[in-house]
Amino acid sequence: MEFFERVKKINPAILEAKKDSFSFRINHHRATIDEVIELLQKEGYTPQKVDWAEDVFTLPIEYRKPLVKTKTYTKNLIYIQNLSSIFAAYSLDVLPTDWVLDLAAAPGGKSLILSERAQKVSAVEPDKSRFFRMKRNFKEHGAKNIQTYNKDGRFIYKSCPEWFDKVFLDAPCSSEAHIDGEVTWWSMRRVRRFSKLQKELIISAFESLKPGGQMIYATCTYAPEENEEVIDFLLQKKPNAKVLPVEVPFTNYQGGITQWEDKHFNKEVKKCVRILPSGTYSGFFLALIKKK
Ligand SMILES: C[S@@+](CC[C@H](N)C(=O)[O-])C[C@H]1O[C@@H](n2cnc3c(N)ncnc32)[C@H](O)[C@@H]1O
Repeated sequence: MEFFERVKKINPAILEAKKDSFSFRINHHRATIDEVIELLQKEGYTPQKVDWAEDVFTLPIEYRKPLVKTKTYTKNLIYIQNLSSIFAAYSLDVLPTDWVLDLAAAPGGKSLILSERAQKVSAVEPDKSRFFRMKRNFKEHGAKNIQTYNKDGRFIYKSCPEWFDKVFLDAPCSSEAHIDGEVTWWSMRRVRRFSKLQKELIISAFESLKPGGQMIYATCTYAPEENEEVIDFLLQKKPNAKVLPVEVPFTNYQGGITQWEDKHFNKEVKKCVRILPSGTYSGFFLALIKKK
């Protein structure tokens, strides 16, 4: 099958990965780290802290079902989220005075992280039902500094040019990292359709960013057409865009690739990070971009 052949070419280890644990982070809008850990210990859990963040923990996968029945979870004191997603959001250096745009935001997991660090967050989501689910999510988790917009991210830059200190674009993608076993919905046509949308979104994200600001482009897919090719497109269109290196505190990742089939990308894309699935980490791609 074409999908597996393509992924093997990027890195054969991707197809051998096994998920053995899951992760969650503390919801700082509702509780402190100590309060949550004490409560969880009383409820019979001993979560392991990850070594790159004070407020991110893992548990073996079999604890996921019982954990969602605990008070800690039902009172929204924690947020279950994949380590790769958390790492991507933590890679944006958000300051307490920052106004952050989350351009493709539902269900809102990354906006919640950004809202704990920024002065305010503007979260954009065009899909009506996902938009209302996201609003509920923000309310339940006590985030009061997020404004929500039921809009198409491709056009946001027109009403908000150079408004935001930081931008996060967790782009809609072909979600190859979530293909588990049988491939039913993958096609090259779908990959190309997302690539086109992502190119429009990354331009909108970049245009919305203040000069001197930084943004993250991320996907949960492996396809170079949706990753390196999108970054290469931005570099071609916007000479004031620069890819910055990301410090990665774990080993299951590789830099961006500069050649795919007959395409050659700008060498700068080597600074992008493709997280390889392993243990608690799902497959993910991220690029940190600065606007000069
Ligand atoms: C990968 S998900 C975002 C996940 C989210 N950042 C989180 O951490 O919870 C991508 C989102 O982009 C939305 N989307 C699709 N087309 C879009 C567009 N044109 N503009 C903005 N968002 C779009 C999808 O509906 C989906 O909710």
